This record gives sequence, C-alpha cells and structure tokens, in this order.
Amino acid sequence: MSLQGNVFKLANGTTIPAVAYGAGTKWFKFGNPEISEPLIQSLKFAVNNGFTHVDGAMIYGTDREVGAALSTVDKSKIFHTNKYMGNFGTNKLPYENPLVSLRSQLKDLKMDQVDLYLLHHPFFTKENNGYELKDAWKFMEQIVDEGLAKSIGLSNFSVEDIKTVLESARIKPVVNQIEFNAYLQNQTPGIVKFCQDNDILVSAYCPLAPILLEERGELNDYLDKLAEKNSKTPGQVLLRWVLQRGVLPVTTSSNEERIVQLNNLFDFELTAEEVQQINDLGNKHTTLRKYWNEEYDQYN
Ligand SMILES: NC(=O)C1=CN([C@@H]2O[C@H](COP(=O)(O)OP(=O)(O)OC[C@H]3O[C@@H](n4cnc5c(N)ncnc54)[C@H](OP(=O)(O)O)[C@@H]3O)[C@@H](O)[C@H]2O)C=CC1
Ligand SMILES: O=C1Nc2ccccc2C1=O
Repeated sequence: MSLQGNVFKLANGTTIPAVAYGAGTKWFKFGNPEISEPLIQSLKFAVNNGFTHVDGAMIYGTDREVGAALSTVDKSKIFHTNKYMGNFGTNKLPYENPLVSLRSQLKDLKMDQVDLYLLHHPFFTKENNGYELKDAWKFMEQIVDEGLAKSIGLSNFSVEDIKTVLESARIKPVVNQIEFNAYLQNQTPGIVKFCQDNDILVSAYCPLAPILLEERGELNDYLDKLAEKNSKTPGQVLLRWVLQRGVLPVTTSSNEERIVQLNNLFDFELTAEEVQQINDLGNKHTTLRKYWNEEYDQYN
C-alpha cells in the first residue's frame, strides 16, 4: 500500500488522494444549526487550490457546509470520506445505524454516494446500540451493496477490533483512520504494522500535533533543520514524514497560505535516515493523545 505520486492505492483496487482536508476539529459544530460560512469559504479555497480529498463525519455537523462548498466543483474530481458515529459510553447519537445515517447525510452532502464511509469508533454493544460490532459492519456492507459508498473502512480501531470485523467480513475494510503523529506512533499497540500487513491503509488525524504544542522539544529543532534544507515549513516536513511512513495525513486549516502549503508535499523527499530520526525523536517524547483518552490512555 505505497504512495504512488499523490495517491495511495486501496486494497479493493481504487485510489485515494494522499492528503485530506478535514471538516472536523476546529470546524466541529454538531448540534449547531447555523451554517458556517468560514468553513464553506475555506473548503472552497482548499479544493480550488489542490485538495481533492475532503474528510467529514456525521458528528461534525458540517455535512451541509461540505455539500454547499462542493456544489460548484466537479464532484467526480473530489474524493469524499465520511463517518458514522454510533452511541458510545453515555453519548446518545441521532441515527440508529450507519445505513440510516448515511442515507440522511447524503441529502445534506448533496451527493448520491460517498467514496469512503467509516465506522468512527469500534465501541458497539447490544446495550448501547442494540447490536455489536460485527453487526455494525453488516450495515456497512449493505451500504456498499446499495451503492451509497464505494469503499468502507474503520476509524479508531485496535488490532482486536479489526480482527472481530475480519472474522465475518464479506467486504473487507480498506482504511483505518487513527490519531497518528510523531508523538503518538501507535494509537493502540501494534496497530500501524497490523494494518499495513493486512492491506488496510492507515490514515492519520492530528498529524501536526507536535508543532502545535507551546513547549518545544528536540524534534522541533530537527524539523526546523529539515524545513530549511528543503525550503519547506516544519508542518510540511511532518506531513511528508507521515506520507513516507505509508500513512495518509488528514489535516485542516483556515489560513489560506497554510492551506496551499499543506497539500504541497510532493516535490521533496526525506531520506530513510531522516524518517528514522523523526521516528526516534518522536518516540523519546511523552505520548501526546488528544482524542479517545478515556478509551486509550491505558496505552500511554
Ligand atoms: N476519526 C477521528 O476520530 C478524528 C478525525 N479527525 C479528522 O482529522 C482532521 C484534522 O485533524 P486536526 O487535529 O485538526 O489536524 P492537524 O494536526 O493537521 O491540525 C490542524 C490545525 O493545526 C493548525 N495549524 C496548522 N499549521 C499551523 C501552524 N504553522 N501554526 C499554528 N497552527 C497551525 C490549523 O489551524 P489554522 O486554521 O490556524 O491553520 C488547524 O487548526 C479533522 O478536521 C477531522 O476531519 C480529527 C480528530 C478525530
Ligand atoms: O474532529 C473530530 N472532533 C471530534 C470530537 C469528538 C469525537 C470525534 C471527533 C472528531 O473526529
């Protein structure tokens, strides 16, 4: 599952643009019915300036903004990833299953189909959802059968969770989107190697976390050096490192200069030693985990 130009090839033979622009995190507005004009403007700017992959989710509350921003572009040129969030813990969410959720989301997205639909988390239980993880996956397969998504995948899944899905999967997951950066190189034990050995593309959210911390560490000095050597920014070096780890970065920005930079990653290359040095410096740092702390802090 290697980087080919600026796409990755997925196990089902389709391709996926190698960098995604996220409509979550800073844009998150679940429960707020007001349309975010700044998101529409930034998304339009992103797709007019090189981004061809947009990452959304039911829980972001931003499907209408994605639909509006993409309404003026040729949708066949855009890869759209979206996700289903089912109840977890004490959180009760609006749609009882992925199929019902996506059918409704497609109306807001003004699309007939998404390219990739993910289970946002693996925490399905009879008690919370009325069905368990393997049955959640059956809904995902039905989504493909009905032509509502070209491909299906996972997010925040551990090795054990993936094995549960694979045991009875008729259609295999092609992606696992996890928190991944130099300061968190395995969201859960062994997850990156397991995915890569099983032809499941890892995609990385929070890829820039190490440069967003106020405190600087040894890694920052090294990133500055590589940035200067390649006439790039430290953020571009970090995203290039993600790509060279065989992982697809999902980033976002509201800043036009940065939007252009964040997708401009294909005219330079880190050496194998430089990739290794970022791995090593990152691993020396305290684990940095921003999401799913309750579930995964045990692995810090
Ligand atoms: N599956 C899941 O559970 C999750 C998925 N996601 C997905 O991943 C996407 C990206 O996640 P996110 O953590 O935001 O990704 P990043 O790590 O890429 O961080 C993006 C943020 O970094 C800021 N930034 C970028 N460059 C700089 C800089 N040089 N100096 C200061 N700030 C900078 C941007 O702000 P600015 O606007 O100022 O540039 C933006 O807020 C989300 O939008 C969502 O689509 C995210 C979390 C969980
Ligand atoms: O971008 C995100 N913001 C979130 C907040 C809570 C749970 C998941 C997410 C995302 O994926």
